[in-house]
Amino acid sequence: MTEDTKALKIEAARAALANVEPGMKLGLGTGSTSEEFVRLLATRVAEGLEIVGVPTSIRTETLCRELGVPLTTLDETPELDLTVDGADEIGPGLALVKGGGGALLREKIVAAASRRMIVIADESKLVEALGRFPLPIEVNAFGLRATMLAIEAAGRRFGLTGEIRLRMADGKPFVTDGGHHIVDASFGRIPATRAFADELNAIPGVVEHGLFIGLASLAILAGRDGIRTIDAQS
Ligand SMILES: O=C[C@H](O)[C@H](O)[C@H](O)COP(=O)(O)O
Repeated sequence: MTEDTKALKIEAARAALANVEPGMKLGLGTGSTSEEFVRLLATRVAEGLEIVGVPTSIRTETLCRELGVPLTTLDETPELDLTVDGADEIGPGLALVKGGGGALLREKIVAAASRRMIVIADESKLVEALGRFPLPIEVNAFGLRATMLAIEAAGRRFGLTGEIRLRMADGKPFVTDGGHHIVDASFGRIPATRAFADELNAIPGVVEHGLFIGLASLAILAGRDGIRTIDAQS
């Protein structure tokens, strides 16, 4: 990541912080952009802002503990006011691709439990159609090959082809916080996003996928010309 990109992520995170009010219950996303948000939030907490957060990954939880951001769990606090999270792609209607960092399952559960989700990113994440970024799909380890074949077949029914690859880390299959694996599907442009999301959900070995549809209400994008916001309704 260049210094410029990092600076843009910080600007997007700073703009999102303006939406945080005292007493809020927050969902805290995962990834390099969310990390900037957590860092800025921690500064406000140190100054006296009272909030409580639900982290979407062990990585975010660890950072929050290091920085002194008060945490709760979704079991203790099942209804949240606002989730702030990054994305790998932001498409029309604020449909997102997420999961590049492997946190998509907890991220989706937390976003769905929130009244609002604000997605923060540098402007390079904005796309005309989702699919340039390989779609992360979280799968159960049991029957992995059969699930990958079923994903491939689902893709074909939608005219989507391309490599479907098991994500690796240190020579072994990557393991999510939930104990599952991730398959990255390089389908390219995904036109019927909602229908394809339903198709993936119908595969038994698919735990969750990285298509986030109808969850984000606002995008805050930072670019060289400043901050741009996109409302899901617009
Ligand atoms: O699993 C990871 C998350 O979905 C991230 O929000 C996404 O990958 C974007 O991460 P970053 O802000 O590092 O680009």
